[in-house]
Amino acid sequence: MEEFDYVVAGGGTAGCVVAARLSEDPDVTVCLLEAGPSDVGDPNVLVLEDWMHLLDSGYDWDYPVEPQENGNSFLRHARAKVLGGCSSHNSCIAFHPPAEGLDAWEALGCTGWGADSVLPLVRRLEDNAARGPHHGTSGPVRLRDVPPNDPCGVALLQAAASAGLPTVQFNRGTTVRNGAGWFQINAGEDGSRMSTSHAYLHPVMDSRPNLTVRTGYWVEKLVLEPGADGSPRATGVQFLAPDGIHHGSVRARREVVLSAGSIDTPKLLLLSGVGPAAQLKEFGLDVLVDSSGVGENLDDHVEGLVFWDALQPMVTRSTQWWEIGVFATTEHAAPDAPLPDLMMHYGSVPFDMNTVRWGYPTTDNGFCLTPNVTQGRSRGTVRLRSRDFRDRAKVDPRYFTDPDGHDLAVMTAGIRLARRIVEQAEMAGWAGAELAPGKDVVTDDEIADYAKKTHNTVYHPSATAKMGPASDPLAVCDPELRVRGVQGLRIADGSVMPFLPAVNPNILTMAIGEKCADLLKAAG
Ligand SMILES: Cc1cc2nc3c(=O)[nH]c(=O)nc-3n(C[C@H](O)[C@H](O)[C@H](O)COP(=O)(O)OP(=O)(O)OC[C@H]3O[C@@H](n4cnc5c(N)ncnc54)[C@H](O)[C@@H]3O)c2cc1C
Repeated sequence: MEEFDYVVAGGGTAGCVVAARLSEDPDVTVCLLEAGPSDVGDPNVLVLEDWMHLLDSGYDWDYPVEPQENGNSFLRHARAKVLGGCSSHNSCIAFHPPAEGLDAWEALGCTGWGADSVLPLVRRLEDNAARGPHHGTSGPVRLRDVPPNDPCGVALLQAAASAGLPTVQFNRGTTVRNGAGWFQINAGEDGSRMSTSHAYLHPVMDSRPNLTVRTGYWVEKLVLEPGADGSPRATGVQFLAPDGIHHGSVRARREVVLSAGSIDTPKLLLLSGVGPAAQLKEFGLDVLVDSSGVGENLDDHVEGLVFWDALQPMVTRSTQWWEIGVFATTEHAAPDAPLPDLMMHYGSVPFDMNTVRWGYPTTDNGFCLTPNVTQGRSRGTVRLRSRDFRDRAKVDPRYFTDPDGHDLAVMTAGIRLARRIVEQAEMAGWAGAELAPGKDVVTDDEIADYAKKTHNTVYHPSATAKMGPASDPLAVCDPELRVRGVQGLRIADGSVMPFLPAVNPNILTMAIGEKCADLLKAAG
């Protein structure tokens, strides 16, 4: 059987970072296994402007959600199936994680994950066109400000300012609680996405004999064997080969890193016998580690929509069509809350995939604001559908189920705020009819009903194998990303977050990859 020092299962956002960083040492061998295809030279993936074509395409695992008690049961979670993972099919909105959120992680017992530890990793990974003490300029991932080329977007920012949300620049060292601005994106000046595969792996894949990147390899389970003290040790992974017929394994001399993302990482743990004992037994799986947090605590940014017909022609080219962000702190947040509780994206495109089925009108020439709840309190689950690795996991985000109704209240405030911005005089030349929810939806109850049936996700599922202190029974990993109860196994992806940052999490997920590589190098 082939043997490497490290085996990385899942060549996604964090997995590519881990593999690239570990293989910087020519004496260390690394094998990265990714179920999807390579993105090398593939314009479908690399041309950022076309990213929306990737939703529901062959590059997407495309997970349905379980029927939602209070939410949109038609929603589907896009998850990339391609080298680079979701960094290869997302919209490349690039946020430094807010310092206050990282410090809250540390306060929960995630030692080494405070702002002082993580923000230097962000500076290490970026080559930011903005200059200043908060920016790195020699990392692999290019970040730059979106140019203000969309006249409707320019008007929208003026309108937001009139509505009390001043124009700001993001990633400048302070957390924006109330303000709006053009995003930073992780993309080259030529419009190519700076996914982790493109930024970290492509430059070294052909020149490092110690780095083996295998695409089309679908990991079925971890290989866990009794270690020296009898407790399980991860010694490799078992996979289905690209021919879809043959099965094989690779061995890890030192450690296995699980980087399959927040849906497939808990699924692979469960299939390998690590998870809540009752669930494993239900599927006839041996219980190697009774770990009650595997697949629990699913956190996401739930997203609503206000959609207008445009009175003038909208732009026909864009960096990625969602170029502006608005942050606000609503009446539902504590007066001294360090983080905004509401964020919205401005899209210069029609976005009707959750409204048409309910009969709302649509247009080819429109724009939208999509409020999301940045610190949602509802928590969902990822569970096995069967013991067959080919069956999709059951993803149940349980949107809008928090007992105090916080998430729905913030969403309702967000829809009202979106309307208030677009009512300002600066948008008079752009805003035609409100297509969804429309002028007849007025009361809190009417807005909430609309939001529950038509909401989307910002596609940020996270925290399903969270790290935390030993005192937390749901903490699957310790703060060094080691899976409790299993030797030689770490997790590096969005599943380890204790909760989501109040911003889009892709850059933070890259930093998780950087941190995992540091921890592995230090462990030797
Ligand atoms: C449509 C979309 C738009 C988004 N836009 C943004 C944005 O603009 N900005 C932002 O900050 N965030 C954005 N996000 C979120 C962000 O991209 C993700 O949170 C982040 O990339 C997740 O990284 P990860 O390493 O946890 O998992 P992933 O990047 O999903 O990596 C997991 C990898 O593991 C592979 N894999 C899974 N199972 C197996 C298996 N059994 N065997 C082998 N390989 C396997 C997958 O194919 C994938 O490549 C977006 C997400 C989506 C889906």
